[in-house]
Amino acid sequence: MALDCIKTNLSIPHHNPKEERKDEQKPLVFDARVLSHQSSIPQQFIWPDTEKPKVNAPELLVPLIDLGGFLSGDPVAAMEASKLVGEACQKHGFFLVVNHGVDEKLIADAHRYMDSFFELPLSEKQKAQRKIGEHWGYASSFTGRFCSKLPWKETLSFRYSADKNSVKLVQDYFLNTMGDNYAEFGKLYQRYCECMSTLSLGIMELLGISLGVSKAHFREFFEDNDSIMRLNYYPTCQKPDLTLGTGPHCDPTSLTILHQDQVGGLQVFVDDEWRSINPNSKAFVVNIGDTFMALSNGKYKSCLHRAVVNSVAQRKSLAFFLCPKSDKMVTPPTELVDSCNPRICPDFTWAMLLEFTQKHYRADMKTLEMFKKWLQQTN
Ligand SMILES: C=C1C[C@]23C[C@H]1CC[C@H]2[C@]1(C)CCC[C@@](C)(C(=O)O)[C@H]1[C@@H]3C(=O)O
Ligand SMILES: O=C(O)CCC(=O)C(=O)O
Ligand SMILES: [Fe+2]
Repeated sequence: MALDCIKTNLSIPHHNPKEERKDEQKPLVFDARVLSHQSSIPQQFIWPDTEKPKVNAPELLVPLIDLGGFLSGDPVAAMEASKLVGEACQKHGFFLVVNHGVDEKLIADAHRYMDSFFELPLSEKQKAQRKIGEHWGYASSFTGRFCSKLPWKETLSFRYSADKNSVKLVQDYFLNTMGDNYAEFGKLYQRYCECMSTLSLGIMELLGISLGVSKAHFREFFEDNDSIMRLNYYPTCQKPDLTLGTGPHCDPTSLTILHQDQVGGLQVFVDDEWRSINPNSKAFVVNIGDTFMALSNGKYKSCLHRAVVNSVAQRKSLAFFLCPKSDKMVTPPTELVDSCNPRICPDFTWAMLLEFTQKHYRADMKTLEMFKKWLQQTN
């Protein structure tokens, strides 16, 4: 299986059977302060030739979808925005939104707090250390989780729930893992996640309209979302053409709302080519993930993307991964299924797909395909 090195009892073939197993290797520590300056990098970070990045991919110019009119209730603006969203999602599964209603200062603060988190000494960040088998926490690369094709990044991930019984989940996470000094961090990211959840529900309305399903259908489905927020830090690397910050993948989640800093490094695969999405502080990059691809019965594409690193400037991004409440059945609306459009995927729950990506398969560009095989084998 593609969860490089993690033992599994599945009989789906491993992507690269020659990869060494974790227990046959020396433990590796990803210490950005040291590794950033080294002219040679440990082999675990060197990606195979077929996946090595082109650091300066040509820029892809994408139209900015203006949400201003739609968010203020203008039905004509809603139709226009939904048409653009639909076209982008049929073609490659991603688009940029501006006038999204999220306060600029909140976004700037979310970046500032992220900067100060990753600047903390390792021992402080490790208060939130992600434990094996857990989905949340601080991870310094994924040295304990995978043993090859390691990503050149540190991440802090935490859970957000829109359920009315979990109104302070993010706030409590920071207090409980990092301590009282981080109360402001918790409050800030609680607010940021709430805004991301609200924006996602608006985009779900546009997706519903564009798919010819009611405007309320997907909004209601995600109203009690149980999502993931992730802060990504990509240190500089002296060999940026050998490694990747995040390898080529489709997000297994439903919809991703990303805000990148001014450095650049996000690339999407469009028309058989990797293209750069240049930073725009006023825009969020939105992409469809595998779960929404299944919900749209394949009408909308899960977007293939990756993040490259560079030798000059460290980079950071904020990613909100919208996910359904974990036990909700992921099934497309009846309008999207008929004899010409048979089901692309059997019913599943987000809990099942999350388990698959955390325990059995390292998410990549084939996650949905491999998950379907796994579902068939386990049922
Ligand atoms: C459910 C998730 C798994 C990952 C984080 C979220 C959504 C995207 C996934 C990921 C980023 C896809 C690329 C590989 C991965 C291992 C990573 O590089 O971080 C994935 C995340 C993960 O499994 O932690
Ligand atoms: O940092 C980026 O630009 C992309 C990150 C990403 O794709 C992810 O975390 O899933
Ligand atoms: Fe992603």
